[in-house]
Amino acid sequence: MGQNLTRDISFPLSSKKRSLLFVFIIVVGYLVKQYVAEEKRRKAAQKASSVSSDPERGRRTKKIGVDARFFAQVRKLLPICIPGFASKETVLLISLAMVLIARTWLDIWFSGFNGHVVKAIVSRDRKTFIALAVVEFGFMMWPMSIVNNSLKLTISALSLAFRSRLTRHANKNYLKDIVFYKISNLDNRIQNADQLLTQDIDKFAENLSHLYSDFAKPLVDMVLFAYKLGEAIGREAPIYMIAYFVGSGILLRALSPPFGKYTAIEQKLEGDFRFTHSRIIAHSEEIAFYGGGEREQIVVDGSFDKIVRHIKKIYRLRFINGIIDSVLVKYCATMTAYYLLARPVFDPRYATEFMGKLDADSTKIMEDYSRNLNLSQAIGRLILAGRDLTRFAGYTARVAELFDVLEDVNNGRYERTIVNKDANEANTSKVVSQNDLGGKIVARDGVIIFEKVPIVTPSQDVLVKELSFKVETGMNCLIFGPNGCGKSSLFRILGELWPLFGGTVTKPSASKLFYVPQKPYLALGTFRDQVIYPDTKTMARSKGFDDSKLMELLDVVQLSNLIAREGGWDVIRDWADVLSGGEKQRVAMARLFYHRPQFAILDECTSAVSVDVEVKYHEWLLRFDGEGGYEFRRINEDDLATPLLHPHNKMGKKKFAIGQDDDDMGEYADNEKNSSSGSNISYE
Ligand SMILES: Nc1ncnc2c1ncn2[C@@H]1O[C@H](COP(=O)(O)OP(=O)(O)OP(=O)(O)O)[C@@H](O)[C@H]1O
Repeated sequence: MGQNLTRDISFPLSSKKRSLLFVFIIVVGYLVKQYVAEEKRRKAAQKASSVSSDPERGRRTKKIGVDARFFAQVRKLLPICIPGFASKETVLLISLAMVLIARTWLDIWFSGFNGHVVKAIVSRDRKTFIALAVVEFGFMMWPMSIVNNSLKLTISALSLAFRSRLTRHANKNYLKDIVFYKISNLDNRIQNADQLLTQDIDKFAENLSHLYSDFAKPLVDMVLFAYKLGEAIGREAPIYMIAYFVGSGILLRALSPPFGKYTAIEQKLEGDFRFTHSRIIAHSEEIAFYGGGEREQIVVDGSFDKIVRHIKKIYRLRFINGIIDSVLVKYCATMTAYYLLARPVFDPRYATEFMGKLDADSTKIMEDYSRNLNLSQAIGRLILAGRDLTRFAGYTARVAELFDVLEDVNNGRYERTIVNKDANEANTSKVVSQNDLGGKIVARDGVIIFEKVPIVTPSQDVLVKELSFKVETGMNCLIFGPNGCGKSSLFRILGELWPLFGGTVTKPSASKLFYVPQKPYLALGTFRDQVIYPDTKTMARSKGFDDSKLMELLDVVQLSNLIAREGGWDVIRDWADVLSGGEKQRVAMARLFYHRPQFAILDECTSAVSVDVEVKYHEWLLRFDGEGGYEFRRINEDDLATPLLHPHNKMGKKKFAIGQDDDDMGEYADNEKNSSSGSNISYE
């Protein structure tokens, strides 16, 4: 009988089946052809973009996939997610492993249980059926339900724990010193750091937590099922299954499009889209005045269209890829499983103690059958998890790049693409490291000295070859020159925002210099927080500034009415919206008086205040000609007569580096009083 059946499973093909097989081969051939065409299109598009006007042209497009680079990135990120053995994450991982084992144990129980239920039905044994289907199942549904939901809970908790670790680590490094400034102004490897710090880290953490269970569960299943199954259908049968899956896994990987890279591109496009919206929020008033809604819609829709086009392409590829995946992993695997299970039954040479014997227990056959299917499902899941790994590689590449750039910038290493003026030439990538920085900073109180300092922009444009001047406390100095000549750049070098490429800068420590910009920054928080920024309330108190002392500062800048108007010192508002341009600048002045620095750098900081500059308060002049030349000297009577230095001339932007002494505040107050009677004040 066995011999006859052996012949039965040699699957002789009828002509109808042969035609079906023929159609199947044609369909598979068509799908593979589609793949190849898509790949060709992708490569052609990549080639075209390398000579386009894209500022990123020429940047090395790094391959993103499950390769050595990916594993190196994961090795770097994992210690941040799991900082040590004695951590919350380890406890969660161990709990997850335990829940997964419990789940596999329940699966094994269930496959055996199912066999018993079927046997009870087939043998019309009502008593056993009730005992199983009502009593035993009624009891076991509780652990099954609890284990399933514990699995979900532990994975979510793990994802949140990873996210917290990564986010806190990134926030710390991003907001350390002025890394956040350097990342967007000096280094240009990362665009939209906000997207990376929020969305990408979240996605990476979520995928990582799932990946663990996606791999661990099938592995546990495989070990347990393969062992039990080996007993039933022969030791080599599970090995055949595993060999089949390894083979199909390798084939799948070779056929699969670069989904890792597509995921990284998708995230970048999402970041660009988000940026178009943040800009509208940040500049809503200006856009509204210009009536620029429709124009902005073109930009926003354009950015969104790019996402849609990209996602559609991914869906198309996933569809084709999914068909090949299911055929190879799911259905062919099931066929292999059927064959291996049937083999001992149909061919006595493979009969085991449980299967193949004529008197074998049918419940046992049922149990082993489900186990075999479970094994094939487990290995199938493992291969599909391997495919998800390519998507995970996309998130890993983005998060790893963020952390690399944060580390580099913290170590004083910047990388920047220098746009080639010739549109046909690729842009070059320039790396600036600490070794390129020949400049020296010397800390000394009461003086600012520039000795042969070149003013170089982050794009490596030299604005002034060598600048030398000296300003001491109390020596008010006006900096003057055409737009774009490098006045603000000088302040950026003084404030250590930009690197010092040469010469020596002697200056007090950063906390003794205070920069007052044209558009003052207003922080989230109370009105008090605005005046004492970046100090906290406790720090202000320790410096002797209680609310009445702060009120004195507001009196000086004529803002004391604001406290009553806005409802007190502790009201939290979006101050950037609530205050007028002039009020914001007055707040910035109050902030300056609160900090009492040795030097104040005033960058057209009173342009919106209803008073004007009086040059006579400045004795010194640093004047740039806009072509790399400059002069530094005392202001004379003739200068005051020139139209350029006339207080009402707004053509050349004017900035002041002034030494502040204790009387300055009183002087400001006096001048403010004067301003109401029509005369000018010392600050612009
Ligand atoms: N982050 C940056 N990266 C590259 N180049 C920059 C950067 N910031 C400024 N520059 C360039 O440096 C040059 C000098 O800019 P800077 O802001 O110092 O001008 P400025 O003299 O203060 O002009 P204005 O009077 O218009 O304010 C400009 O050509 C500008 O394009």
